Amino acid sequence: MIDAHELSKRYGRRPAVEGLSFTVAPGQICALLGPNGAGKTSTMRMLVGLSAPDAGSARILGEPVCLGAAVLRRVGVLIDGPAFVPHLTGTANLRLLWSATRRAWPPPALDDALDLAGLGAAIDRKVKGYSMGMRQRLVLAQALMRAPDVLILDEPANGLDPAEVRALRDHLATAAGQRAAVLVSSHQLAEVQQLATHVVVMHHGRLVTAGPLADLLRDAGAFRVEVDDTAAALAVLRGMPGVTSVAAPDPAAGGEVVVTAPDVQSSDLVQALVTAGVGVTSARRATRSLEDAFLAMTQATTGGRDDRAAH
Ligand SMILES: Nc1ncnc2c1ncn2[C@@H]1O[C@H](COP(=O)(O)OP(=O)(O)OP(=O)(O)O)[C@@H](O)[C@H]1O
Repeated sequence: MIDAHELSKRYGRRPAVEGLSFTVAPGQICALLGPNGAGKTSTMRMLVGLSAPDAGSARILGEPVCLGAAVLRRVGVLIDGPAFVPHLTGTANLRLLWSATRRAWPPPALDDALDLAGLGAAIDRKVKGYSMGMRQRLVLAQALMRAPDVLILDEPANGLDPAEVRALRDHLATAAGQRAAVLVSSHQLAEVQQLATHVVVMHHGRLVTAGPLADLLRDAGAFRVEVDDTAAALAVLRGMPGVTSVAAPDPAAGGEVVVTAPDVQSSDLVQALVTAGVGVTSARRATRSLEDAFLAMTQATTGGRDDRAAH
């Protein structure tokens, strides 16, 4: 379990995080989202004891977090990337980082982590010759090799190619399947939509929303209904109490109407249509993309692109 409670952080007079609370339970993959400068990295740094909150508290697996806290041995962390020693090999760097845990080499999930890193023979070459993507994969290997109960990863897909992104997604899903609590920040919303079970959206350091991804994607009160006669369906639904709008997005393609009716059950819509002689193939809740949901939430509260300028 990851527990952020009323976390606040200022840099000078400027607040970076303000009263932020959320939890990530075992088995959840939670995406921490927000525009540039929203406070995601600052939040993650507080969650793993790399910086002390000005107010509020962070707990991991029920234990309070501070720099060097024993519970952090159970956390795989990717924030800013560790400083690799360039003239040492990939393996030697992993051993060096592992030695800080004072546990015997090899770490429990070394083979899986190396599989994901996919560095092959390059793992025994000096890190100074690694490409950016290779370094990122080594960073991931160090976070994952300890078979952590908690993963906190700041933009882990940076510098990875599509196959590597997919391998990372599979690996995180496996970790969550084994009851790890996973917190991942990202700007890749299409990727997040495939990966996350939950989302925390922040903006200007504050919480905008937190909850299951499916709830965020549900377009409140909207249904998509497939019918055999669009014109007749529009006429029936327009006359129905509780229906606030009806549209046929693409009449040429035929078949589908989008109905907004927050207080009406889909079964009532179907019954009204069928009673009027309109054939109904399916009726389902409308969803929107994570990108649409994210932009609607963050642009509604933004004062423009000041975050980017300030960053
Ligand atoms: N060490 C620091 N000193 C001063 N200001 C900082 C420091 N770290 C972050 N900030 C400021 O705090 C705010 C939040 O930054 P943070 O890096 O947490 O945001 P972020 O959401 O991770 O952004 P990005 O998506 O660009 O990585 C920004 O205004 C940033 O400029």
